Formats: sequence, structure tokens, C-alpha cells
Amino acid sequence: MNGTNGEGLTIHGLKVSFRSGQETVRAVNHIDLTVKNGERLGLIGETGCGKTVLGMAIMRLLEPDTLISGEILYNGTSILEAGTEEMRRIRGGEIAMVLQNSVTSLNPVVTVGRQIAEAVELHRDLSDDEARAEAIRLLDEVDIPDPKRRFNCYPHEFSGGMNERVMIAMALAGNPSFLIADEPTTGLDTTVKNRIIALLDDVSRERSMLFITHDLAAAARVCDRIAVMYCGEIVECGATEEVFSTPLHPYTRGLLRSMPQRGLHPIPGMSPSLLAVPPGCRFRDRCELGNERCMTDHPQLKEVRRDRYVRCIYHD
Ligand SMILES: Nc1ncnc2c1ncn2[C@@H]1O[C@H](COP(=O)(O)OP(=O)(O)OP(=O)(O)O)[C@@H](O)[C@H]1O
Ligand code: NI
Repeated sequence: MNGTNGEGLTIHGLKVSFRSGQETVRAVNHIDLTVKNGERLGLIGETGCGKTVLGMAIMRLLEPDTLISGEILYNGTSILEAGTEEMRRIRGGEIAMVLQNSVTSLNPVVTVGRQIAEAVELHRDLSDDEARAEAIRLLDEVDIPDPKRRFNCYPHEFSGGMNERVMIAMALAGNPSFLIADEPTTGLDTTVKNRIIALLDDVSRERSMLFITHDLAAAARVCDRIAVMYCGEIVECGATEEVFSTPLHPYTRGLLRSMPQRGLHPIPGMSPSLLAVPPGCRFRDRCELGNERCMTDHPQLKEVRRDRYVRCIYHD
């Protein structure tokens, strides 16, 4: 996808594979994606399709022995070619990620305020008092009431939703221009979930965001554009209203039918193994439209009209 003039996040032909003994797990296969500055992109798709791996690749958080190829540019800087020092500056300072299930990574014996202050100190040369004041400001920014007092609380004194807010505060500590939020509402009840989504909506207003979620309604609420991922590939991408009102890929249609608001009809069958991806279309065995050609032809992601992409032979 083009037309960004080096602004924002541009991903070209990104492939990520893991060696697992004799085998290779092809987790991400030739991803092309852009997120313009100030834009919020929702990344949706079933479990195991590669969403987290894509987010971690952007943050360069994957193990050094991971096989990565392609290009990731952020405002013109090549993430995959950045040196250790430069990456330290970018990570957290320009692009920050709220990791999936990261609440469990909070240190139980350090106060939440101190942990946020430490995240602040990673990015800015501040005195202890200044870092403390900034941590209190961040607690306030993520809507934790009485932040001065709550600074001194330990993670076990906080609810799951409040600790998720702490993780978001830590991600904001370096004032990044790009936020990656990976499933920040898993395990929370509906009311808490909705408040966290409202917070993400808030804190991402002046930033770009990649919002990874299984909650399609949340993605629709917050995001300008939606990318649908299936079995390591983007199969559809476009403006949120369009993807939700006129989904072009049979997989997207299936995902939408599986929403509680649309009848909760799951897509039958399972995604192919990433160890041995079959030729042809990766969705063919579950597709209502699959034909002979789908068995052999691997469709490309086509721009069918302006900023509307789909990977299906019916849109060739
Ligand atoms: N370090 C690793 N080594 C081997 N395989 C891995 C590794 N990390 C991820 N994978 C595999 O890559 C694939 C994509 O995983 P990923 O975590 O990105 O999925 P996901 O879309 O984020 O799923 P979920 O919605 O459940 O979070 C999975 O098959 C996973 O098992
Ligand atoms: Ni994930």
C-alpha cells in the first residue's frame, strides 16, 4: 500500500518465521500495511493468525533467532535496520506497546507509581521528584482517581481494570506517537472493558494506534481503518464503515457473523497449520465460495478501489 511519502508506519513484504526443531512456523507472510500519522487501525482475526507477532515485529521484540524479512518504516526510519541505541529510543519513545496479558508482568513488590516512574526515567532525564510528578500525571491521564495516593499502591491492591490502566500509563511514559495495544481487555468484564476501550479511544486521539483485538465492536468504535488477518496474511483492509457494512472477503463476512451483535454464528472449520500452509487460498476449506481455482491460485492482496484491499480471486 502506498501514498504515505514516508510518513507514518509502512510495512512492505514482511515475513516472520520461527524455527521449531526441523520445522518452520510461518507466522507472518508477506504483510503490506500502512498506518498514517494520526490514524487508528484495528487488526482483527482469529487466535493464532499472527497479530501479536506482527506487533512484536514492529517493536523489534522478537527473539534474535527469529527469521524476519521485508521492510518496516516509521516516519522514514527503517525499524529492521535500526541499531540498538536507535531502537532503544524508538521503542517506548516513538512506538510503544501494551503487550497482551502484560498485567502479569507488573512487579508485585514495587508500587504501581514507582513502576510508572521507572518507565518515565527510561525516556527522560528527570529527577526522582520530577519522575514521580510525571507518574502521578500519567495515573491521572489514565483516569485513576486520587492518583497521588494511588501512586503508593501495589498491583494486588488494584483491580484488573486498574492494572490495565497502569500498563497503558507505562506505555505512554515516553510520550510515543504510535501506540500498539494488544488485546488490552481480555479477561475483563463488560463494563470495565468498555471503560478501557473508551480510555484507549481517548489516549489515541493525538496519536496513531494499532489496536489488536477480538472485539470487533470495539475496533469499529475506535478505529478509522480495519485490517483483517487470516493465517499470517492480510485478507482485507479498508475504512471501518466500509469493512463493516460491505465486507468483501468471505472470511470477513464470517467474522462479522460471529459477532454477538450479529447472531454469534462461528465460522465452521479451522485455520490451516502455519507449519504446512497449503497452496491456493488459505481460507478455501472454510469458504462458502471456494472453487477449483482456489485450490491452486494463491490470491494477491488487490486494491479494488481507493484504500480498499482484498485477497480473493472473486475480486481479481
Ligand atoms: N516464539 C515463537 N515460536 C514459535 N511459534 C510462535 C512463536 N510466537 C508465536 N508463534 C506462533 O505464531 C503464530 C501466530 O501467533 P500470534 O501470537 O501472533 O497469534 P495472535 O493472532 O496474536 O493470536 P491471539 O489472538 O490468540 O493472541 C501462532 O501459530 C503461534 O503459535
Ligand atoms: Ni495475540
